[in-house]
Amino acid sequence: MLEIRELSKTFAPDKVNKEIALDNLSLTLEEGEFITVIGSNGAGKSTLLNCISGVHLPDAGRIILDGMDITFWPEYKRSRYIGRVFQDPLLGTAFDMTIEENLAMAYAKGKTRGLLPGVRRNETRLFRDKLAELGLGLEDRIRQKVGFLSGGERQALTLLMATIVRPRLLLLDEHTAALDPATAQRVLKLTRDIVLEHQLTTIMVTHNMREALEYGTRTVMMHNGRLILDIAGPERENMTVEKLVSLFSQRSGSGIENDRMLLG
Ligand SMILES: Nc1ncnc2c1ncn2[C@@H]1O[C@H](COP(=O)(O)OP(=O)(O)OP(=O)(O)O)[C@@H](O)[C@H]1O
Repeated sequence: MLEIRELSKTFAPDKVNKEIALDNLSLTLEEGEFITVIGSNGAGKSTLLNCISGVHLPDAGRIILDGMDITFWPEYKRSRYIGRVFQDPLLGTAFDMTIEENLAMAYAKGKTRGLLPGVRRNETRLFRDKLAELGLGLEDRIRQKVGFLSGGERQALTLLMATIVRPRLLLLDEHTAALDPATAQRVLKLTRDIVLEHQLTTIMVTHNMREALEYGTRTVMMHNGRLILDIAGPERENMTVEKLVSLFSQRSGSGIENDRMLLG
């Protein structure tokens, strides 16, 4: 359902400090696959998600979603099919609008209903039910401005907003990295529940090797803009963090400089 063919992206190509962020990277996702992506600092993980969502255009290669060549589509057009949650809880929601208004905006995605839709009465019930499923009590705070929510509450809300209209593809870019460990675990479990409930095809970038193996159905590892490991099935089930560290060193030809991959 998602096919990334020989994707390349270099930043500042004419400068001495040019950065090859993606180097001829190919990756295919089947419907319903939940991939976790791990890699060293600057490996190109965010650039990959940015090219898929349309924040950056690649220099070469193709991105095919559901048979549509979206490589050069503008970001707003892709957002009808792609939901995204960022690392920063301040992104993804409008802090000066209420929870309900934020959800109405997300729910209106892809529908022609004006820029700032009001909330319809039958939608309030739906939003309350959906919020109740998060188990954070947000259904009782539906008229409160999002700016008053904690980081974890905002990430849970952003996750709900990204999935309230079922996306064809869900992109999660270290969406729990800025949260305290207990809240991060809670949001990760919510993520798993939502992905399973809607059978969403998902790419989750994480800096944490244990999480990369614990969540999802397949794990890929990136280094210098390339994929250096791609595991699923029994190979992944039998994988440990220690083995993953050793495979990273073997395949990348370097040790792990990024402590976050081991800690966290
Ligand atoms: N907008 C940009 N302008 C210039 N260089 C960029 C830009 N975005 C990313 N890069 C560079 O491209 C390379 C890949 O960056 P990217 O953010 O994709 O890596 P990452 O794997 O997400 O890293 P991290 O885990 O450290 O966030 C890095 O060398 C980075 O400095």
